[in-house]
Amino acid sequence: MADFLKAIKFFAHYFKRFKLGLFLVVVFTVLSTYLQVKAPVYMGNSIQEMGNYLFVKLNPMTAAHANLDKFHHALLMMVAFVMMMAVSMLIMGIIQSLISANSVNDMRTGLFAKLQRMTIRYFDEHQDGEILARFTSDLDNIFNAMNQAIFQLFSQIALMVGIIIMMFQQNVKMAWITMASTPIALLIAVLVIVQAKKYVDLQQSEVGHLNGYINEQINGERVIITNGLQAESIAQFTQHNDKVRKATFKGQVWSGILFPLMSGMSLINTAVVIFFGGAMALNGDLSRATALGLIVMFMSFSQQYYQPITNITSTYNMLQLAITGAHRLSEVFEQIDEVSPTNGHVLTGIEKQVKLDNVHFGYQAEREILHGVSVDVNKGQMVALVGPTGSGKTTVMNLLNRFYDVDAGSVSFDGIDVREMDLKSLRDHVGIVLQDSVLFSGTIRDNIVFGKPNATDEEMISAAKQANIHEFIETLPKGYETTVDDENSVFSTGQKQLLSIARTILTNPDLLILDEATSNVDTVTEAKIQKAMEAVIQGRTSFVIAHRLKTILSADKIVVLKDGEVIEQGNHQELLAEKGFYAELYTNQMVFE
Ligand SMILES: Nc1ncnc2c1ncn2[C@@H]1O[C@H](COP(=O)(O)OP(=O)(O)OP(=O)(O)O)[C@@H](O)[C@H]1O
Repeated sequence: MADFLKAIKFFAHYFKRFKLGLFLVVVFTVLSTYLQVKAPVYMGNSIQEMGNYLFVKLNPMTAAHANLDKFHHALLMMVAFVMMMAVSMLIMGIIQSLISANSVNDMRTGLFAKLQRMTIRYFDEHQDGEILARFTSDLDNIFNAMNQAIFQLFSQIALMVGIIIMMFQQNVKMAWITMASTPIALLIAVLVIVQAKKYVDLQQSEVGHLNGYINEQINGERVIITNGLQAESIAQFTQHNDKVRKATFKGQVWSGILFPLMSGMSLINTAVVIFFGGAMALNGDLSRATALGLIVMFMSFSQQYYQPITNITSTYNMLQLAITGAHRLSEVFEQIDEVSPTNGHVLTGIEKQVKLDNVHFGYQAEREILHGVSVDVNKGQMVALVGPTGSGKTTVMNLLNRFYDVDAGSVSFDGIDVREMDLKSLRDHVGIVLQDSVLFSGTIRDNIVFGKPNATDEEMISAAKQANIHEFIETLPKGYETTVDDENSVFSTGQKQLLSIARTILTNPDLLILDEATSNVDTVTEAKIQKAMEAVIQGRTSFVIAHRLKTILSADKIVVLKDGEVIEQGNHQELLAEKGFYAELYTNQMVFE
């Protein structure tokens, strides 16, 4: 029920913009319903008039007075009503399609814009596939339901009400006879829907597991190939896939059963209507022509009467999927946005120092990761963060750029807490080179000028030269115009990081955060990265997460983190002299290199 209410709120929000369209849909729904339920009346009337005509015509006494005027009139009215109904439904269909396409478009745009406003926490806590599914299956389900079920739900309910009213207007007894089987039909519909829902829910959850498995296997393909585990991977896939097949089969059988069942019920009902109509004619309750007309009219009513029940029940799955989709999209929209303080301090540069003061932080409330970390760096100096894996180096970096907020203590630039700073100005002055550098689709040029689209060619090339990647780019046939997803120019991790360094150099940040690439870097590229890092760090306030201690020998300060605490601080010589954790780490690394 909560899902349902949330879905109503969600759709109401997106339909708000289409008030006129919705008003027209209501008008045309009422109109086409009226036309649809009135057409059988004229059908009945034309049969009745034909009957009357035949009785008069076949009687020699009255044959001369027989004429077909009334029959023609009734027939004409029937054709006119059916044609008007078709036109009205066509117009309604067009308006509905316009509303569906535009509102789904609004949802997609809104969703994407929402993602851009969201905190890093959301992206850290959700898998890419899960986020992507909001744009694909959830929006598709909503669109399909809007096109084929949501509007239809209203028009079908209107049709049912219209038919009931019309039937009682025409003949109360026949109306009760037509409706007598309703409780049985509803009971069957509810029973089938309950079963169908059970398996459709199961199908959705099994598809979720299957997608999760595929996602994981694609990400881990390297490990699978390395360990020769392809057969095992396929075997597990087959198990997941088989569960999906079974649930899909049962779901389809149960939801597919409804249509033939309801069609059968409708036919039986028509037979009952003919039987009772015939009985009324034979009993002499009604004239034969009237009874004949009534039978034809109620045959049509009977078929129409079952149409809404059949349509609503057979689109129930679609509605259910749309409700789930709306619920899942609402969940995204309810996520908190990244907040920038109103009238926050606009950072224009670093004058003195960047400081972490007694910072306590945990990603989850119950698990603190940093326990009172204090680090400061003076303008133009370089601080290196070292420590074992999981010690909290990346976490410190996340706090400097305000990806997350501290639980206690503070992060400040020239004494101003980052929480009081205008977020955009903070991010404008902080440059980050991530360990796993990201390249966006487009050319090498696009990727380097990403943060400064109006950069001149000279600026771009100068950045690439400082990042030690210019020579490599020149060896490519298309140089800076090479597209990064070109299969002939697959970039190594090191080359990607060099491009990323060039991108950062171009934005000329006041504070640089650099997470050194550790994996897949050959010694030549490693030397290039080191030179590029030196160039970018030169005279710039920087935090470097170093994995190779060689890189940071010249750092102004080395901060050793262990289990979320600073255990040593000083320059290389001082730390070696301390003969502590750093000295041991350094000696061990030098032995291996
Ligand atoms: N998004 C997150 N949500 C929850 N816990 C996290 C998250 N990111 C990191 N952690 C946890 O925080 C701790 C510190 O991780 P962090 O990435 O800062 O370490 P690190 O020193 O940078 O490690 P590495 O050298 O392996 O990159 C780890 O125990 C990790 O499990």
